[in-house]
Amino acid sequence: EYSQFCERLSDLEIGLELRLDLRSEDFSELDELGRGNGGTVCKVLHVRTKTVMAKKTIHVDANLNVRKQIMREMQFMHDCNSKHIVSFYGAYMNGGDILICMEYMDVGSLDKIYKKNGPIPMDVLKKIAYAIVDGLIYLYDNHRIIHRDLKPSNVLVNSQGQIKICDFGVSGQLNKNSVADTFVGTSSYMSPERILGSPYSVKSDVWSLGITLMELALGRFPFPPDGGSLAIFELLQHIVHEPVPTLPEGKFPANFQDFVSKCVAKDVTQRATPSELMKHPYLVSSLTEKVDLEKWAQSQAR
Ligand SMILES: CC1(C)CNC(=O)c2sc(Nc3ccc(I)cc3F)c(C(=O)N[C@@H]3CCCNC3)c2C1
Repeated sequence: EYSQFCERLSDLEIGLELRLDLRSEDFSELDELGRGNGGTVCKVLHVRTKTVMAKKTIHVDANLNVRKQIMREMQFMHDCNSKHIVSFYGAYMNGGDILICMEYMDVGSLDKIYKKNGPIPMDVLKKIAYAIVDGLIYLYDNHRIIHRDLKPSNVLVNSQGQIKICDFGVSGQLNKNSVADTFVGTSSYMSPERILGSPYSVKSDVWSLGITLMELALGRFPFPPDGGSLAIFELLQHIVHEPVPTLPEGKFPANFQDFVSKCVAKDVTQRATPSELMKHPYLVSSLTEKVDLEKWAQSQAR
């Protein structure tokens, strides 16, 4: 009886130890990975546990109470455990910043990969589509989390060939308080109804998924059709008023074309849910296709 109690206690201690209480001084900086709008990401070593991590800084203009609430909400990420979600190690506050420590994905993001090596091969892209839909279903079904910011730069790859999503909107407070950087930058993955001010729904993520897959297949952002570039305001107008983007006829497999058309349906009622997408022949066929993702990922390395 007593020995069982001691065993249980030591398990609890290990669990708590893994919920590292992170502080800036525990890290040594190895490399800067990216300076995005709204945040920077560094490759760091957590010295005590000898764990390489990616540490993201998000500047939050909010009072202490709101920042404490964000920290409480961030703790839910410890419960996000899926092979298609980047692992979360912990978060801490430093002045007006929130620092998020996560699994280091050593090959990098899909936007960097396609911009360096060209369009993603169709067999690999099918596995990527499966991973993203599986990750979205996991976040929504288990944690009621809508990603809100799905795009190629938020889908990461490591040298084991694993594909995982990150930067999902876990904190309601942070969703409200963070300067929506979606209006910054040159592309927008926002759905038409979202641009018109409707609240996010899981189907907003499906629109972003469709645009993301088209971009990875084409090797360029799919708006405007003629490949020109629009200023952000013109782009948002285009997304709302112009026909949805389409892939050039005959250049892509029919089931991929059909899958993407069910993602970028303007009418939300016509747009598929992530669970419906999982039943689409395009993703069902992904389960039986063998693709050496490890070999592909290692050939894409920085
Ligand atoms: C999505 C967000 C605006 C709202 N809610 C938010 O709660 C979050 S959370 C979160 N990050 C995050 C999420 C999960 C993991 I695992 C690792 C992460 F870094 C982020 C985050 O990074 N956002 C980036 C900031 C730079 C520009 N692109 C969006 C956010 C912010």
